[in-house]
Amino acid sequence: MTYSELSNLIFQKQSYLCVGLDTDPRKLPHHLLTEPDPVFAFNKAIIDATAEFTVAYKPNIAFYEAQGPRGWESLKKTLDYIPADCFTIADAKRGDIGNTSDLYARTFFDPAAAGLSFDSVTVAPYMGHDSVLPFLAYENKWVILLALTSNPGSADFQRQQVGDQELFELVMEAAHSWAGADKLMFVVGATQANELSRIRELAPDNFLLVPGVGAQGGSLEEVSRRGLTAAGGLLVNASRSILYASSGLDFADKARVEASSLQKEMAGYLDDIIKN
Ligand SMILES: O=C(O)c1cc(=O)[nH]c(=O)n1[C@@H]1O[C@H](COP(=O)(O)O)[C@@H](O)[C@H]1O
Repeated sequence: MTYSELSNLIFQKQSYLCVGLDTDPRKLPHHLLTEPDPVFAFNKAIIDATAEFTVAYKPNIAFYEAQGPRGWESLKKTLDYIPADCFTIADAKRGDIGNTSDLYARTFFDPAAAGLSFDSVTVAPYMGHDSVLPFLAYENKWVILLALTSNPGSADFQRQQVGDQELFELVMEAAHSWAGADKLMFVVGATQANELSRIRELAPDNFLLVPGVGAQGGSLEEVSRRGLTAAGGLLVNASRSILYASSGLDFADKARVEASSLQKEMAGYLDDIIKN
């Protein structure tokens, strides 16, 4: 999916919601446990319930890898089931020496390798340019680089002063020489909304993947007011608050209500962008 396709999708669907498919087998509703593939059955129901309100899906790979070969099978079926008009993110947070990154990139981008063809993958930047470039070698694929993450530990390194900048700012500045906004997004936690105006100065055109609304307490309003651009420019992720809105027979209905309520709020902020 290209930059303008993603931007158009956001204004068409009036949504920049990304649903995080962090599907924990221990949290599945009991009635799904007799399904041949309970994780896929759950994801399928969640996708059916939320696709109308959603522009992106982000399976967090940890939840699938932890299940061994069964997990990879559930992941592949889930990816194949995501509607073609939704952007897909492999939240894998990879990055290693060049030849190893090359294989990670093949895993998530080249269907001839592991049967997966995501639109994008999350990448950790701390091994530097040669650890990121192999992911950028694929046409029509995106790198989503960790910049300022949502967790308390983000202060340990990302907020440290390096010369006259904080480390995450250095990362963002360097990354601009690796790829343009047509292939490169940054992760900024919703819990870091105070920093979003500064981040927008560093990355005026890049899409930002913003996780941390819902269970982590980030404010959709603050993120939207500071992060939205004329192209949309945001993908705001919610995982647990949607997936586990109910643990009963009505889990998909409750997920739909959560996704719909986030989308309605987003439509209001997008409207303000169009009017201004
Ligand atoms: O890269 C991410 O998606 C990510 C970055 C970050 O800074 N914080 C963060 O929570 N995430 C991911 O976003 C999801 C958040 O899930 P919830 O807190 O349940 O909405 C998880 O899959 C996290 O791994």
